[in-house]
Amino acid sequence: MIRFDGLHTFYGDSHILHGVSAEIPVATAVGLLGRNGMGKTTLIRTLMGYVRPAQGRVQCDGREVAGLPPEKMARLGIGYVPEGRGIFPNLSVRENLVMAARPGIDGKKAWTCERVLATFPRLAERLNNGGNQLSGGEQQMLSIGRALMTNPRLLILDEATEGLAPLIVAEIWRVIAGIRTSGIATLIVDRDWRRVLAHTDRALVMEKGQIVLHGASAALLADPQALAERLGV
Ligand SMILES: Nc1ncnc2c1ncn2[C@@H]1O[C@H](COP(=O)(O)OP(=O)(O)OP(=O)(O)O)[C@@H](O)[C@H]1O
Repeated sequence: MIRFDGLHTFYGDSHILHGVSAEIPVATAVGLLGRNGMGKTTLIRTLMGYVRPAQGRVQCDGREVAGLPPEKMARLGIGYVPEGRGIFPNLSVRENLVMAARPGIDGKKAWTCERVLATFPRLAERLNNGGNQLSGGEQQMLSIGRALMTNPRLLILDEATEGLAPLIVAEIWRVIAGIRTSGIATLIVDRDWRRVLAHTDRALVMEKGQIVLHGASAALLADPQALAERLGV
């Protein structure tokens, strides 16, 4: 569905991505692993059009999309849950969800407000609360809910469980598993590499702006030694 090839991205003079290539096939869950500062978020920001690559290609369904702005990428069916959440603090839970609503690229509205609330019962209890009145976990759920309301074909989750209590973390992984079985492709960044591998089909490991290891998640999980070296665990 999305393929990127030879991506080089800079922040000013800092060369961050050094020729990154990979693909996310339709309905496939892909994990993106790597220590802090290795370029995972920069890769996502490059794919989403927040940063323009200096070199390289991004293709969506075979069409060149590198450099398209984030709203155009969203229209192609890519939902993004950024690190740090990105909800509207002054709008209620309901307003946050309704504002994001959009049919999918196939014209269908598989994800509705009702379905998001059934998925996250905690949000149903907070429907009229402002975004700024939610706990960190609820804000994260709302952020995922907003992305689902766009009926994406690919959902990108960057550190969706960071800083949350274990019970909430477990709840979010349960939802991620449900999203996977519903046929939405995912690109998942999370510090918990075991859970990332357990919830994905394939995984990419980044080091210093390059993909240094990739393979089937089950195979990486079965032989964690190579991974441990790359991740420093
Ligand atoms: N806006 C920016 N301007 C300049 N340098 C940046 C900017 N954002 C990130 N960097 C640098 O780019 C490198 C890659 O950062 P990035 O956030 O992509 O890494 P990451 O693998 O996602 O790590 P983390 O888990 O810490 O977010 C780091 O050295 C970081 O300091």
